[in-house]
Amino acid sequence: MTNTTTKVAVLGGGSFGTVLANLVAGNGISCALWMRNEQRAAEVMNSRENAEYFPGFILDKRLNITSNFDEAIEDAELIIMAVPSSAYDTVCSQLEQRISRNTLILSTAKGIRADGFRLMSEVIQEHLPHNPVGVLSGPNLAKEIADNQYTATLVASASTEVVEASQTALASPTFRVYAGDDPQGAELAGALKNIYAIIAGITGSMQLGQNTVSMLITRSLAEMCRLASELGAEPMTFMGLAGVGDLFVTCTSPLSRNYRVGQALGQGKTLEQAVAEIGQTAEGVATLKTVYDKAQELGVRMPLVDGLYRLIYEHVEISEIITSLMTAQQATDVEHKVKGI
Ligand SMILES: NC(=O)C1=CN([C@@H]2O[C@H](COP(=O)(O)OP(=O)(O)OC[C@H]3O[C@@H](n4cnc5c(N)ncnc54)[C@H](OP(=O)(O)O)[C@@H]3O)[C@@H](O)[C@H]2O)C=CC1
Ligand SMILES: O=C(CO)COP(=O)(O)O
Repeated sequence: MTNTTTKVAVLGGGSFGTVLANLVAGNGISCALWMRNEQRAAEVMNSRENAEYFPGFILDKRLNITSNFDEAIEDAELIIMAVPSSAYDTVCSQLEQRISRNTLILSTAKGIRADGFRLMSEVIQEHLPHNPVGVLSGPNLAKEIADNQYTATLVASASTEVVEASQTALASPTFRVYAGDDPQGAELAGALKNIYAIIAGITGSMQLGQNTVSMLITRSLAEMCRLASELGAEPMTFMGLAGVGDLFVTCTSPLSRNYRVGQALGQGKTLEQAVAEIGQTAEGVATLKTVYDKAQELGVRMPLVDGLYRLIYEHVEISEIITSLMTAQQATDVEHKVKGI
């Protein structure tokens, strides 16, 4: 698929799937948005509005919304995965035997499967080993994309075809798609930043100063790079849209669901209450435990991850965690530095 794209399927009709599918349809490319719930798909198709996720956002009239999986993926040259990471195995297994080896797949979920620390592109390849796969990641609050705020994203893939097809399908005068060649870094960055967005939400609810916010964001970046480079990703990826770009937006905007989970925790709510209150996907909650375990296994120093883990799972007081973070023995050498930053 190049400049003559004929059909795209977007799987998952939540916040992100809805805005991405609308971008594709807005480019005059045939696009089907698959939603699992038959009644809701019919309602959205008829009303041209996904009232549960985006009340008031009128969808392009050319967008086809369906709960029929086979109809959605039929003849699609590019399939955009927009379900949460917890649903990837289920949805990818539905694609097995149904699509050709040439069908391009673009992954947009920002999570990591705990079993085997599997990135979403790895889950896709387990089910569809022959299909070219790419990863979309960047500072992409769905609501702002829907509002046509100027936005940029990164599509990283070993396949030029996937990058080109994604650019053709998604790029618009308000949505710019950059190309990247480190899908592992882009994917890790997108998943890891959700943990720090939760921490930022907690600090947001405590009305701490801008020095604190800045310290948090930059030290988060250092932690993310440390783990990612240990896992083989390219640290410089973290200097771009998928890294510092996405970290910044999710650590500063209440439009981020992960940030809002943090705000609720900071107001004294339990994790269960916080998650229930948001009612949408907040990947950082599951990613925290997965990353904590991985860091322990690899011996990677991640004090902010440790702090959030102690707060949520060991019920340590936040004041105690802050004190221990601020007074921890300081390194006098540069062993914790990551080459490139
Ligand atoms: N929203 C955003 O701003 C951005 C989100 N992302 C990432 O995109 C991914 C999806 O998030 P988002 O759209 O925001 O999440 P939402 O919670 O808004 O929506 C999730 C969607 O996935 C559907 N879904 C859940 N489980 C399944 C399943 N087993 N089979 C089929 N459909 C399923 C839900 O269906 P139902 O409505 O029936 O429950 C819903 O339509 C996440 O990994 C997120 O990190 C990335 C960038 C930006
Ligand atoms: O990833 C996002 C923006 O880039 C969306 O963040 P949340 O999943 O926290 O809403």
